[in-house]
Amino acid sequence: MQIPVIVLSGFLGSGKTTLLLRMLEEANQRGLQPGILMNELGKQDVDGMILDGRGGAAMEKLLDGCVCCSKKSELAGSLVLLLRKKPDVIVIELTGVANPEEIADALTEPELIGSLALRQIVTVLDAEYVLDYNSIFSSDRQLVRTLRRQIETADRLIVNKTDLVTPSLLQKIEKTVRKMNARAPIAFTSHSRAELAPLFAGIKPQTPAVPASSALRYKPLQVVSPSAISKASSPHTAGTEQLHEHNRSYSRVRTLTLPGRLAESSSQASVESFMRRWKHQLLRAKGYIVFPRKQQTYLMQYAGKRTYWEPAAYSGEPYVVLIGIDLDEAALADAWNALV
Ligand SMILES: Nc1nc2c(ncn2[C@@H]2O[C@H](COP(=O)(O)OP(=O)(O)OP(=O)(O)O)[C@@H](O)[C@H]2O)c(=O)[nH]1
Repeated sequence: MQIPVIVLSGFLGSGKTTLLLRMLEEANQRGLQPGILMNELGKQDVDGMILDGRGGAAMEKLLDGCVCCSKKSELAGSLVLLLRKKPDVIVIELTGVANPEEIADALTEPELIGSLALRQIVTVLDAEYVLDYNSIFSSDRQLVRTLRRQIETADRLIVNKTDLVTPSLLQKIEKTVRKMNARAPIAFTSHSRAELAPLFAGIKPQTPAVPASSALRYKPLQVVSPSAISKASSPHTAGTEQLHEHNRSYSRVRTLTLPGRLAESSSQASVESFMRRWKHQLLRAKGYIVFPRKQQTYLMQYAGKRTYWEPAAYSGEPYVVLIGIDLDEAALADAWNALV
């Protein structure tokens, strides 16, 4: 029996976790028991906490690295653990800098190939920034290439955050994305409100999942067969050279974890001003922040140069994870310490 796997890819902050939450609701309505594999670049697991608070899905977490590179060897083990929990479908949420084709490759490892069938790679795009990636990251060719591969290898594309852009920009995005991927259906969404039925169609509770051969009907890009693994030219296979290049690109993406309990004098405005000040280095920031005067913990998310706040029930030690390319960690920590 092969369990279908849905891979969620997309740049940092594009709306993957928001989509995952919707997928959990959909799975719940269909009586399906989902298994989630979360991969986060930071040591702290903000997305996992958000999910923990919203549903009882079986979950495995791979923190502090990307399953494409430093955590690749742990991916199979985590999936095996997840399989023991007998999910009807597995959703893997990748880090924003992961190349999904590497996951397709990893699913073909001997301990997994008979148990899992790649069903779809879904890539979520941030409508506000997707056309700017080439210029924003011009100094990091490998990151630009990874972001391009996220689009090219997707079976389904979701252009999210449409509420933040004009209809004419959406047309431009569609034209550009179509040149990179002519096959995947494109959905335009706000807050990842996508039609999810096609993702779950045919998946039944406790019944044999779609075998690899018919899964191909859903996904134009195929699970790599063992014989294809050796062919570096396969679209889903990363040859040693490609992997090496990706590793180099990943190594420039850094995370920094800082305390989230702020000083009396600090406010949401001071945090937002910190984010503005460091916007050229920061790709993303998230974490739990406590303002002593408010006696309330907030989930803070900085994505696409915007800062979002919402009250949170988190009761652990507050912290913030900063993610960026070539972070000046000492300078950032110093500046943050002024708020703590
Ligand atoms: N305005 C707006 N905000 C959105 C939309 N979708 C998601 N967000 C917000 O954007 C932030 C990032 O969304 P996530 O779903 O966490 O993004 P992600 O891709 O999982 O982020 P990473 O885990 O860092 O890769 C959150 O604060 C969301 O509430 C949208 O369509 N419009």
